[in-house]
Amino acid sequence: MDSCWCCPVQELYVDAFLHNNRLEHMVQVMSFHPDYLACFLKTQQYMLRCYGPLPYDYRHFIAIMAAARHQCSYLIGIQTNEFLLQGGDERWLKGLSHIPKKLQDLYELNKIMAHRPWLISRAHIERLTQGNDNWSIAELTHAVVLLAHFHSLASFVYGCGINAELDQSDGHSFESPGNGGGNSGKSPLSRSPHSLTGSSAHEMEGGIEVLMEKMRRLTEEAAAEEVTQEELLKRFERVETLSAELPAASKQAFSPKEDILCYVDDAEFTYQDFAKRGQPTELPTFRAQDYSWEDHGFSLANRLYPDIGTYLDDKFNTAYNLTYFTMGDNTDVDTSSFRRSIWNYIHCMFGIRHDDYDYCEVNQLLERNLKAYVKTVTCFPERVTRRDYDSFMREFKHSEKVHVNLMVLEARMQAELLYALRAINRYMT
Ligand SMILES: CC(C)C[C@H](N)C(=O)O
Repeated sequence: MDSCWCCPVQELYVDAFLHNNRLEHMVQVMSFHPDYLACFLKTQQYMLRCYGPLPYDYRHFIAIMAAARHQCSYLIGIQTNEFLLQGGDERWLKGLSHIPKKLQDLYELNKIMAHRPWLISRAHIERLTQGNDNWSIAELTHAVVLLAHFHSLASFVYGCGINAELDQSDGHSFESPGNGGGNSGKSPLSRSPHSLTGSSAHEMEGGIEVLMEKMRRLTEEAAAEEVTQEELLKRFERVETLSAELPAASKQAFSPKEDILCYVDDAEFTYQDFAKRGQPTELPTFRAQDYSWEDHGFSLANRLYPDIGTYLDDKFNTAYNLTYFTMGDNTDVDTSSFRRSIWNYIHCMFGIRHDDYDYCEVNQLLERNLKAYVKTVTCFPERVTRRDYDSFMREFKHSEKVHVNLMVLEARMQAELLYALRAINRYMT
């Protein structure tokens, strides 16, 4: 990798090693972006090993349950180790029917948050928090943060094609004949090519020059054009209808493997396209202005689980604002419109609308391959292939592709949390 071995990264590596007893591949990949990595490590350390109302074995088991929604054996493996190190009961690892009822009850929320968070209602929160030996609101907030963290982290792991750690079962193996690539041949990115987009003509869209020109033009036009609220709403609704149609998945290819199956219930419950959810006139839009992270989510999270709001806020802001003013080999570029369109596109897939934003920009700045990739990583991470990774933003550097994945991780996590926290808030008021 081309990041330099200077102090900040080295110090972060030492910290990560001391916390995790290993330097995970995922941490190494994140180190392309040291400012982000610093926030990530602090936050994860806090929610898993420091202050919080949930016992440690619960925290790691919730992580396992969350990662299993996307069949992410990489994260399941790491979290299983941690679970056992914390003295977790080995019987729980036999699967969902062997865990305490309290954790079983959380499964429905896990499932909905992972795939269709817009369905979370105050009734879900009520069911979990009432009765004997049930969830306290503080515990539930901790759980919700863990769930969102591990769902989104699974997106990152698949999106970057992170290989298994050497001590995991797929981690150290010989290359199979004819597989000349540098990884174990087991990682999702190295799976047989299954193209998102099919024709190679699409793969050649634009290029950096064209994209930069579009960004320049949009800035000029935006200054000149006055757009009404109704028109902005229409443009938002159009993003999804114009959005990348992903090919239907074959059931077999994506049904959970044997060792993961025990942590999965209702595997067929997956993401559903926003545009197909109801009548176009009554799309269940979530207006970011009505319940935003900055004005609502942040303070509620902090109140129910002290300091987590601050950690998350730092991490969201770092990911959202991260820039090196580069695009491939070009320097001094203002990339904010491009990055904003990626972030808002991710929110859009969850029905979250920022009503001061012109969604026209999403369709203009994000080429089809990029949209299809971002959509797959966000909604169906287990389906990403090496070919998908190679064919989006072809002229960009690996560090920039990882940068896009960080945005997916954070925007997705924020979207899940917004829905969950809004439901908690509704229950409490
Ligand atoms: C995702 C990338 C295009 C981001 C870009 N390299 C920047 O520094 O802002």
